[in-house]
Amino acid sequence: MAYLGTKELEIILPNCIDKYDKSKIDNVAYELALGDQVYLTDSKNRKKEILDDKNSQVVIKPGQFALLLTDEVVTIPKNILAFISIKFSQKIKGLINVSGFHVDPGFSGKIIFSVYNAGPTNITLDKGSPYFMIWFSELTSESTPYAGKHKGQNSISAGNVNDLNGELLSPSTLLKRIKENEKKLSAISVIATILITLGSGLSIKALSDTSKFNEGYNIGVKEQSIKKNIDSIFSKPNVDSIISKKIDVILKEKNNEKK
Ligand SMILES: O=c1ccn([C@H]2C[C@H](O)[C@@H](COP(=O)(O)OP(=O)(O)OP(=O)(O)O)O2)c(=O)[nH]1
Repeated sequence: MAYLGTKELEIILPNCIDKYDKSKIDNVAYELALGDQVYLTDSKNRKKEILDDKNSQVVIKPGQFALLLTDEVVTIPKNILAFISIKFSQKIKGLINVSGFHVDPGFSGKIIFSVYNAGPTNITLDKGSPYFMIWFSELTSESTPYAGKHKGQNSISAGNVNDLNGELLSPSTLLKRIKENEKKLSAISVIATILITLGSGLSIKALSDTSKFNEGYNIGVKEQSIKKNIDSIFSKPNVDSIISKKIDVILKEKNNEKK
């Protein structure tokens, strides 16, 4: 098994790449471009995006997963095994090729790359730009041609999209949620501080009111007992009777004196 060099690539690739362009041979690799279909896991409507002249860019946010379809249909001869990868210029930003790295002998179709943005910033890709590479390696003998489920693939299927359904919590989404919760917590702690301050103020007032009440109550009780004593002194029946008796005695004496 030997990797094909530039000369061999120029010979076999016109039959292997539908939109063959000699200028896309990069040393011993051939550059593949981003086609017209992508699927982003943070897509709101859970549908793939169609790229065209008006909508020709895709933005993969940090922590997001995406499916990218190549522009070219690749047809691999039975005596060739091909290897695929993402170009270093995108890898250096943090774009990782999660999917497989080979194309089987006898495969024909567009390649779907499943990628993950492990970098700290958005990665923007343009339709038609070369982000992928493919190398060709000659086998020592012909292989049984590939006849699996990806044979003839030329789009991102509903099945591909469904396989990726479900909330993907990227590190940036988690960080956002943590920050939101921190904000909520600090608002709650401000409210709690205000309530505690108000509560303790009210408690202090209630305590002082209680002691004033007790003081007032005691004064009232004392006043009442003094009043009762005075009343009891002045309401004693013997005081009146003694006084009236004295008055009677004095009047009688006065009358006797007159007689
Ligand atoms: O990232 C990749 C890797 C592979 N392929 C294509 C080329 C390859 O020849 C074919 C099958 O690859 P593989 O055998 O790894 O996939 P599978 O899901 O196991 O398919 P199958 O059950 O048909 O073997 O899919 C892609 O489109 N993208």
